[in-house]
Amino acid sequence: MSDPVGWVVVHPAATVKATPLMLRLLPEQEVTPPCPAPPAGGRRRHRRVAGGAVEPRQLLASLPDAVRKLDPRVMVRNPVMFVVEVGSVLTTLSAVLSPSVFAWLISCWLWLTVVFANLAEAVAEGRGKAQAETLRRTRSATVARRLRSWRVGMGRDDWEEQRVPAADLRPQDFVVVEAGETVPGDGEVVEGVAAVDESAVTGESAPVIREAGGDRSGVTGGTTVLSDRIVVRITSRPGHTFLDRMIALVEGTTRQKTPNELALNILLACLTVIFILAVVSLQPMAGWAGAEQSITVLVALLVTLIPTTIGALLSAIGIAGMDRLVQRNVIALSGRAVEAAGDVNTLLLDKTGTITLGNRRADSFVPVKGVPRELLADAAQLASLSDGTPEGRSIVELSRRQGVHRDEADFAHGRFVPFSAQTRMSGADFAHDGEFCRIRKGAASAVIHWVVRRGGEVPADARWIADSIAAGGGTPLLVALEDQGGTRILGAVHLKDVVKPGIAERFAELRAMGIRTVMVTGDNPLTAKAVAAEAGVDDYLAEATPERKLARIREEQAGGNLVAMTGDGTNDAPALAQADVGVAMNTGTSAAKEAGNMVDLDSNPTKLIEIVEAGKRLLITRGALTTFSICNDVAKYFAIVPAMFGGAAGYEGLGHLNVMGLHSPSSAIASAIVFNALVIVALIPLALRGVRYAPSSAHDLLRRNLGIYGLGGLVAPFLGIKAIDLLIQYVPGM
Ligand SMILES: Nc1ncnc2c1ncn2[C@@H]1O[C@H](COP(=O)(O)OP(=O)(O)OP(=O)(O)O)[C@@H](O)[C@H]1O
Ligand SMILES: [K+]
Ligand SMILES: [Mg+2]
Repeated sequence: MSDPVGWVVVHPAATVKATPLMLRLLPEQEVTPPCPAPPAGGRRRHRRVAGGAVEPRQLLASLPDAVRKLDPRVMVRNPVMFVVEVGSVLTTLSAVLSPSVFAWLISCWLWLTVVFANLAEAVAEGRGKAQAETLRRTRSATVARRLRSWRVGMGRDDWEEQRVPAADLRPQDFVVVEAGETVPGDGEVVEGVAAVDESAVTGESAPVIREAGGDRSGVTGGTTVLSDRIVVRITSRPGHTFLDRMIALVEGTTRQKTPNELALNILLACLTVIFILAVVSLQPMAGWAGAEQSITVLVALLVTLIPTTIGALLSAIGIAGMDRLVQRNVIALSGRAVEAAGDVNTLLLDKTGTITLGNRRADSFVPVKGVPRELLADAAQLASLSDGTPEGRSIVELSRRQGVHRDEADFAHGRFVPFSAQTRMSGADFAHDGEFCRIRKGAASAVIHWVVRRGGEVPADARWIADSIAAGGGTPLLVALEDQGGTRILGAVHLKDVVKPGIAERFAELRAMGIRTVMVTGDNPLTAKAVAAEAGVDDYLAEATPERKLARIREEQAGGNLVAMTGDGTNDAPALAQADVGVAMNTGTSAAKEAGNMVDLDSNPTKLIEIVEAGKRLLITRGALTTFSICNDVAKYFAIVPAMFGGAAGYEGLGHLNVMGLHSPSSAIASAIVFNALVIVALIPLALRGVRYAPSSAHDLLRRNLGIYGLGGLVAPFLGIKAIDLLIQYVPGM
């Protein structure tokens, strides 16, 4: 056995095995960046029709669904429209009992009002249905190759393979997937590396690399393996896969009202109750004046006064908000997160895999003075033989290229020390001539601490080497050896990663939106500083363990900030769960994807720009249409009450207020009801498309909205009702 440096152990009975796959070299593998340069306008998905315009065909197609929603058990969830439905029943009964053109006209239009409201929701939901269909087909029966009693590092012949339907897979099952096969469920690659076509889920046709050990280990059921062979540990329960959740989401079946929406609903319900009381108490007064009103007139008056416009459109606005994100390839798992996104002012991002491509690879070995490069390469390789992380594999690869060849036979009676984000080190302990040897590699501060604690010394140039690698934006891993000769640092491995292209410009855009960006990384402060400068973030936090990432978010939140976090690693999961908006990269680990409340299928860290815009658009649209609705109803009161009571004895004064010169009391009331119904249909496109958001101060936005939607809401009824009245007066009996 070749032993260039004289300390290596050769023992036959290996307790730590490196599998052929783990050791397999990945010679200069072309890795498709998970995030190509994010183009300014965002990409269009082939799978999606661009949102926005509502075609009349869509309205017609959703009509049956709208009628189905008339079921009172469904309607009762929307108090305002439920009152209208009850009113429709009352006026219909009254029209049956004492028929008149007026009574039938009113009851028909009241029913139409309810149907139009349902139509808004049905159209919003209908847009997701086609997409859900495509996803369902993707999910269709796949046969899984399940491995029985399998462990990482087993030889290929040591397990039994069974073919089972994908639907039978349970968490913790292991399955093997080879080139050309469909991944049967969501999970984590535990062995191997493969190119995966995720277009079925993401709509993006460029293949992506999925590999064991690192932060790119997550795979999604329904995607296709294009090359090689991977072993996947299943993480999802049957019926709860990512595809299942996506289907439920685009269909709107799991959508829950957000707290904001609930609050608005309560406000609308209160307004409705107030108007019911007002209208009911009107009757005795009217009776006293000898102008007793029919049930039809009272119901009609009530419906024009209660906030039907926003009541009808509220749910469609919420669905459309989620849908807008789906169109941008973001799967929002909670509506609350979408709303929170509209107010986010701090964005935390992790570095590796989010700001950088995450394909951190060993570039060179830099030994300290007096240590031969081969010794460093040899030690680094031995410490990495069983290190399944991309960093570990790339070290094995680099040292092989430099002529160091160890295999499992060289590594006996040993214990592999896996990498963890807490220790920021990995390595191996093994026996050598009856004596113990340890090798560690890892973050400079962690390795130096380890060496000092074990009584070793740190050569002066070790720190210097680490710092100069870090200052250039690289990640230094110091390698230390402990044997008979003591504990000492041999040198450093220079890991290189690349900042995703185009990211600095996008961060500048975030700054313009008033959002501060903070990079949080497990890496050392010098590397963090260099990468932070290159990426153009406002602030950074280095040497962050999962706990410190979490603590940083809590601090920001305690300071009154609404925080978004984007990350991909298992070490990001706690922070993703704590953030108000937690966006997991689709390339990331399943822990990250479980923890966040959004998944970005494009794994583009600057997607937050679009997420924030979508959130703001949702909030602004809801605000604008609420303003419009309430102003509208107030105006209707002044438009029709004079016309209604102008004829009553003693109320002639009111007749003078009939400034609009409406034809007759009944045509005034009918016109108001028709107008009230048509406004809903007219606003469906706006509710779905959303009110455009242009970056500006909250004050400007408010003024603009009050100007357009408040004033518009006040004026529209006068024009609309007058126009309708001009037509309706020709209806006989008006
Ligand atoms: N396989 C490994 N063996 C030993 N040390 C490693 C290994 N991988 C990473 N390290 C060291 O541990 C540090 C922390 O890693 P961690 O994954 O927590 O953060 P990171 O990936 O550098 O940054 P981020 O949190 O932005 O993803 C790294 O900066 C590196 O110095
Ligand atoms: K109304
Ligand atoms: Mg990481």
